[in-house]
Amino acid sequence: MTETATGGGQQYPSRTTMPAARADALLRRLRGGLVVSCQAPPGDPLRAPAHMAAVAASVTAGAPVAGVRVQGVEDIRAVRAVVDQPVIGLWKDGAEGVYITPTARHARAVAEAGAEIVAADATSRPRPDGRPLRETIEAVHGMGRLFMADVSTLDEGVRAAALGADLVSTTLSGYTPYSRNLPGPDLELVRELSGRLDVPVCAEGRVRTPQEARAAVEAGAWAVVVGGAITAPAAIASRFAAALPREPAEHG
Ligand SMILES: CC(=O)N[C@H](C=O)[C@@H](O)[C@H](O)[C@H](O)COP(=O)(O)O
Repeated sequence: MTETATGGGQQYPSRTTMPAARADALLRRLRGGLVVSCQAPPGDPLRAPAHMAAVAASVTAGAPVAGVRVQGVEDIRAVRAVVDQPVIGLWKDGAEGVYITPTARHARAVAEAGAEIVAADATSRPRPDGRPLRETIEAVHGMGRLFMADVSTLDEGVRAAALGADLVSTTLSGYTPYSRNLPGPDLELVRELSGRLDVPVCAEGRVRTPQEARAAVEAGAWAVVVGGAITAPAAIASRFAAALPREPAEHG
């Protein structure tokens, strides 16, 4: 890619079969913007494709949102049908170890469902099928999509970019046993990654206020991904309830 979205015409080793002009336009659409992660945890009454599509449609209609991040093949299909913005898709399988789009098979299904960008765990932990991360990246690129590497440390981000990741996100900082475990976003990791890599770096994980989102961009983030602070009503209500002095009264 010449004159890339990352500026300076820097080269990076992406082998995506997405045409370069399209890849560049896609990344530019995200630049400086807010990506809203529309996900509901298992057991939550909002966990249904129609509900997530309504949440994604609501945030994109009512706010200048640059993109959405969506979990699960059915949710991706439902959201893709109602949203014009780029969709970053993933498939969470399990809840331990590598569970975000853990194999090339998961990645292909996410791409097929309509996500332009496929996000996957790019940590150095063993993957459930024992196959290398490179295989997942190649699968995504072979389907004409961009690959977002969810990492927890600087080294993992550097490795993912060298393998051809198109974006790197701080998603998993605090979620691996060896990464920093902060109450808020890992702005230091955003700073380190964006100082080191030629590909866009997204700030993701525990961004709870507009001020933190702004600080992430000032630390070098290309885009900021916010989930729970916008799309998890139970978590938002809990924060308010916890700040109030009394237990709720009994009904009746
Ligand atoms: C660790 C993990 O599985 N993160 C997931 C990745 O897709 C989502 O559960 C998060 O909601 C997302 O990263 C946004 O983060 P936050 O909800 O903190 O703004």
